[in-house]
Amino acid sequence: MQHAVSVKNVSKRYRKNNVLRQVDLMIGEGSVYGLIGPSGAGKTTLVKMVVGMEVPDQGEIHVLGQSMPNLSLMQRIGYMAQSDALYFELTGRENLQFFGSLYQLKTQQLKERIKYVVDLVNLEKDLSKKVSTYSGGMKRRLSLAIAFIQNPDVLILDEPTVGIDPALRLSIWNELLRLKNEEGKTIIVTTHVMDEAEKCDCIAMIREGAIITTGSPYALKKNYSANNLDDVFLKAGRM
Ligand SMILES: Nc1ncnc2c1ncn2[C@@H]1O[C@H](COP(=O)(O)OP(=O)(O)OP(=O)(O)O)[C@@H](O)[C@H]1O
Repeated sequence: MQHAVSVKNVSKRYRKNNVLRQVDLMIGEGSVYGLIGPSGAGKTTLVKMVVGMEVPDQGEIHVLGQSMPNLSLMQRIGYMAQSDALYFELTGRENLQFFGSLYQLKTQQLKERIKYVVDLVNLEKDLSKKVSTYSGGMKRRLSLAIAFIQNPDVLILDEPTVGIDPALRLSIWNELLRLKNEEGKTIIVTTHVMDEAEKCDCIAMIREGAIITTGSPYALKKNYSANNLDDVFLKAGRM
């Protein structure tokens, strides 16, 4: 399997705070990779570096064979941040048109992509409303739609389903798995939700900026003689 993302010996400090310590990750093309860890563990900092929004103090990151940060990869990486970066005075549709226009999509293509992403996050009936009138969950759904707009090869989603109801959460996960299986997309997801972590091909558990263990959910539970991933986290953290 080719590696879509490689993180080698990456460290990051903010003042005296060692936020990431010698992180190594290899993420296979066409896989769903979960980053799991408590609040403040360093997950967002790590994904921002993979996207190219932050630069490591030490180490190297490659995405699709190219060193990051790299502007020319923008088209191929979709990113959903934890905090919504939306234009509140524009409607949902205008936001999608604006972000879509940043990529080299032809008019018809953009129209088709908007239809697809709106369907994915179930926002059709609210598209003409200003984002300032959206609920928190609706903003999350619009942010998720924007991450998909240019049909990227690598999707990086920072807690994508927070504030989204269980039925839609399930259908989003089904679509993520379809994108992986049928279109070979690589998907990196940060989550606190262990049943979402179970859907990943591989997960890395992060605590205080360090990876404490990695593997498939099945292998991790087996190796740590654990009933669930919470239990794996506790056991791996003790070693
Ligand atoms: N720009 C910054 N300046 C200073 N400290 C920062 C900055 N960004 C993050 N940090 C610190 O880095 C640490 C890791 O934060 P990060 O957001 O990466 O964690 P996280 O695992 O994503 O947490 P959560 O699950 O709550 O989002 C925290 O202690 C945070 O306060």
